[in-house]
Amino acid sequence: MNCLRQRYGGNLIHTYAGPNTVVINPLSTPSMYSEKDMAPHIYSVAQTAYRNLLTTRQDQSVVLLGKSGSGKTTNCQHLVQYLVSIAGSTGKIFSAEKWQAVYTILEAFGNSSTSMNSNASRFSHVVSLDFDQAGQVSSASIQTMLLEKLRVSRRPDSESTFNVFYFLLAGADSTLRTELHLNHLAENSTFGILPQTKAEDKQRSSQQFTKLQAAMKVLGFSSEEQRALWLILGGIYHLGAAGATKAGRRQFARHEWAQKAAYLLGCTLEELSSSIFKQQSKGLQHNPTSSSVSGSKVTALECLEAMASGLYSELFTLVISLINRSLNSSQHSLCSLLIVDTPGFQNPKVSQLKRGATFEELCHNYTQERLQTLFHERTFTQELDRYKELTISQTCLCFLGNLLLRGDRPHVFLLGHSHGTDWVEYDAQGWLCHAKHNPAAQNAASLLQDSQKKNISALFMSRASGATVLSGSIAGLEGSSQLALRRATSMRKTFTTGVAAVKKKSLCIQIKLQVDALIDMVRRSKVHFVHCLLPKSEAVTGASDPRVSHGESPDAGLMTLDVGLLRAQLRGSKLLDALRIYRQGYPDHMVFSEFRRRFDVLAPHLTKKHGRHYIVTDEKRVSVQTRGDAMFFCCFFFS
Ligand SMILES: Nc1ncnc2c1ncn2[C@@H]1O[C@H](COP(=O)(O)OP(=O)(O)OP(=O)(O)O)[C@@H](O)[C@H]1O
Repeated sequence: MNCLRQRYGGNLIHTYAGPNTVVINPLSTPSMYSEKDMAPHIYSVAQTAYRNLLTTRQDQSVVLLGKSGSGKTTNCQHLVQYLVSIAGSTGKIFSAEKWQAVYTILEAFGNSSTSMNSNASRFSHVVSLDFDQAGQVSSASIQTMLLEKLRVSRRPDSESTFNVFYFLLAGADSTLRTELHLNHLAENSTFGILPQTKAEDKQRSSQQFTKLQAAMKVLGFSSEEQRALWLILGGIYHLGAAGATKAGRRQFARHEWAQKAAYLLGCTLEELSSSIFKQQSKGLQHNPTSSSVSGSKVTALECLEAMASGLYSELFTLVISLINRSLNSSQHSLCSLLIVDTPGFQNPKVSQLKRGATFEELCHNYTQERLQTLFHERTFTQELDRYKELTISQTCLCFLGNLLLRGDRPHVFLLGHSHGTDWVEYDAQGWLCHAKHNPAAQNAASLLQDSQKKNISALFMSRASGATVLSGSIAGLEGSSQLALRRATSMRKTFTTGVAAVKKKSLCIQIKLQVDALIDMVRRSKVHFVHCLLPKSEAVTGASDPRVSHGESPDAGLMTLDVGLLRAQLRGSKLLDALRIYRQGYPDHMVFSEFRRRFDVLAPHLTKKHGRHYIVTDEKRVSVQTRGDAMFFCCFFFS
């Protein structure tokens, strides 16, 4: 704690904790990203992973852990930028400008303002960089999952929808405005998508819209493709303005707005209305098991929300596909480096809110928990097993599991995340209804494929094969390179085996499978963990303007650190236990075959002498003689 406080006070936000790296959000814009070889630094994490990749030819991953607003996405961007700049790319197909453009687009379509972070990621993503024999990036792609698509129509009070809606409403020029029928905006929106009121917010959003258009150009989105995206966003906006009846027959509340939505999406009002309210999946009309059975219980508003989230999910998948089109190449690659960034731990209490946490927040917390479990597996379980083999004495480490408590009100329960250091109160009211399968969400895809607007239908027809999206949840599986195909196959396998094959339609199983697929992908690689920490809760509540308080004087950060909050995060991450265990054994080690591969060039006569005895099939049974020679290698190497 003392070490972290001292360093933070001295503007040193990075600290090593054994093989792991800790980064405390500086809440300012430090000028430490101009140098290339600072340690400890986020760049040195990238350097280590890259060096390991080159020397072992094994896949590497960097996993970022921490609370919402602690700086995961910012560090992820620094990692990618650094790797691309040091490794270079085959034929110079990747540039820093391209990656900047990727993040501009991802932040527009996948981020929004929440109670914990004014620009919070609302989806999980993996950046996959594939490297060739020479260590250059030969292909790249992004896989996304767990998009919080319902946010487009419903979210907690005081939170906003996806950034891109505000950018479009503020930044569209007069031609686009007329085309999207945005000259007269609705006074009400069932989805709460309303233009910003403050002039400075509007100006910022308008600038962001220009930046977004420029980014799309950099990544080769054609003007027709961009137009298709704006039409769908416009359609969703007008659906919100149309609203739905509260009682009686399920239908639109304001038909004139629904008419505009239908026009923008390229269908008739009747087609739109039946896709939303009829409660039958298109193409399944004759199927007696179609979900119309539960239709009577579903409200018109739920149907409308399902359509809006279905449309947004399709749109998001398309955007990822277009991004990957400009990053992918079929050049031969040997191994990959994955960078995993997911929304951080959410707890409304940290932002001093009275409401309980939502189902979507539970999903993000679940993903963080699973990544933390991976950290434990790698840091404790595997290490302790190794220590046992080496007969190194260990102090017993006891871990608490997650704790679940029933709340004092109906529908409320408490979960003690991060080993009981972060208690989150969940309000489960309406969750069952929300988890119900609604055919309107599925109909969104067919509505776009059958659109009369050629630019929309062309884009979605070519993606109808399902090659780019898995069960409507994991996007970005395209790519013809061997490594891209391997990734896609591994993810598909998760969705088609065991209970997955049977219960694929259940929302909760879907979420679990997406996280399973993410963890499976990472598990095969050597993982490097970066723990991002929040320095104080005002950073998320916005009670003060934290961005100016740190760095003014060397002591300013030291004074303003919230020690209790930092201590809870350290305890929750088990970093101190990890350090203790790290000190008990041999922290840096390599298996014999790897050792030999790297160093036998120093003593080729030994390789000759032992011949095939040097091919070790069981690492634990390396002969005494061979071990002796290994010692010889060591002496030779270090002398
Ligand atoms: N190393 C850093 N340098 C400068 N600013 C930072 C750094 N880390 C975080 N920040 C600032 O902190 C804020 C939150 O960071 P970021 O969005 O990366 O958090 P996050 O952990 O990804 O949050 P979420 O999980 O909600 O997506 C941003 O405004 C960002 O500019």
